[in-house]
Amino acid sequence: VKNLPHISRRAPFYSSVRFLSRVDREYGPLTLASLGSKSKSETTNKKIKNNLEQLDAAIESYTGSGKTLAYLLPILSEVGPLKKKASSGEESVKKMEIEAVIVAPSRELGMQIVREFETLLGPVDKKLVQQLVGGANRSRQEEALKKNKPAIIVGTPGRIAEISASGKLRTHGCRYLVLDEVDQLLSFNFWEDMHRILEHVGRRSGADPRGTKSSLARQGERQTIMVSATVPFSVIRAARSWGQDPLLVQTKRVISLESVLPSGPLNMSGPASSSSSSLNLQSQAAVESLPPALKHYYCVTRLQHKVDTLRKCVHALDAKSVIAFMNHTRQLKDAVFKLEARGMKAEELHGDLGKLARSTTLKKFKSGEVRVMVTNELSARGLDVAECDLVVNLDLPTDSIHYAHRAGRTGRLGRKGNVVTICEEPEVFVVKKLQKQLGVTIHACEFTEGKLLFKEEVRTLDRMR
Ligand SMILES: Nc1ncnc2c1ncn2[C@@H]1O[C@H](COP(=O)(O)OP(=O)(O)OP(=O)(O)O)[C@@H](O)[C@H]1O
Repeated sequence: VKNLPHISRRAPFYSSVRFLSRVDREYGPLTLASLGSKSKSETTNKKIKNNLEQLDAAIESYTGSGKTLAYLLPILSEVGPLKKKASSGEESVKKMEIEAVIVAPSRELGMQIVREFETLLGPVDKKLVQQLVGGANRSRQEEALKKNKPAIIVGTPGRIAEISASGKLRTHGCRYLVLDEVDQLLSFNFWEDMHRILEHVGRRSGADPRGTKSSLARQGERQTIMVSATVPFSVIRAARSWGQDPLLVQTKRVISLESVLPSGPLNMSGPASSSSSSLNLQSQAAVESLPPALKHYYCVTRLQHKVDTLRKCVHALDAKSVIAFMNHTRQLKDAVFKLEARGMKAEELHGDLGKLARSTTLKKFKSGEVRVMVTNELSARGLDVAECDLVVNLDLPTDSIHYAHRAGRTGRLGRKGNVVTICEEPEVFVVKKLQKQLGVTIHACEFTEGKLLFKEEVRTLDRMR
């Protein structure tokens, strides 16, 4: 970290990742007890002390708190040029081709992670990382794999599984498997590809029941790290089945999954179920998933006035960089057209666009050339645009988890941010429900005379007139 000046020790999630990281060895290993866990079982503490670097973990911390670096730094400290000489003599073991596989649900997120790696590695070592994202030329990716022999690959489930199935990706000796936005990766769409990845990347650490492992055997093991701002029960269940004594690592505490969850039957034969109990636990997963500095509002309007309300909202809050979410692709174009017609620079971003259009829009948005990016769920996960100061829900998100990920595109890394949900009168009860599930206050507001006014203020104004 001393050699990485742009990395701050004060970032919200930094403190709790120390235990996973050899980079921070100087602090010494942390234990469950020192992290304030309720579970202080002697055995678990001992295990944690002894196996810091080998533990499987689900990392859950609110959006924009720095979860990417939380897994990226420890991995680089083991496989990249930051690697410290191991004192155990295991250096002599043959270097494996691919040592870390990072899976992300969208091409945009995959590329963003690659860029973070490249920034840390610098121009000389950046070939240590290769992206295997969908939408890009597959044979070129395969050639690069052969030529560059990367130590780390970052990709989307479909492309990784595809190249793996063709025999051109050898990951059996892989030591780290990271599932970023794990709850989304467990969704039905990705299940087949994820199944292949989980089967073919390294060997899961739970595979050796005897617990006595030679250094060679240990090399063949895989540490599975699952990451999301929302870790619902489906993930907890999966984590328990994939890993050995997996931990749930949160900003302020570390919990052994085994000790805090009821042991139910494991269902690894299919995708995450959506039974009613899972749904309840899903809404629990949304609590504490949002950065505390975010401000939340909702504004009631008619369907045909939504885009105009969005425009008023952008002006009232003097927002410079806005992400507006809608649920249906075909309506995005219309919203963009209306905003542009009123002189507000806007563009659409969704999966139906070609890869070039997608990256051009994103580039323009990041550079500030586009003020409002109208998009769908594609941009809700992981997208990191520091300047984004306003998120607007032009359509209601499907549930509190979706709300959390959308809202989390603003207010990143301790910055200020506003989230405004523009809805129709009959939808207000959904907003109230979201408010309860998320544990935040969503204030009723209106945009009057270029200002955001709380509903009560509007009433007072009306009475005075
Ligand atoms: N310790 C740090 N010092 C400086 N910058 C940091 C630090 N940790 C994270 N960042 C920066 O903060 C931003 C947010 O981090 P990141 O994208 O990892 O958040 P996240 O927790 O994964 O969010 P999400 O849940 O939305 O994916 C990134 O631009 C990242 O580079």
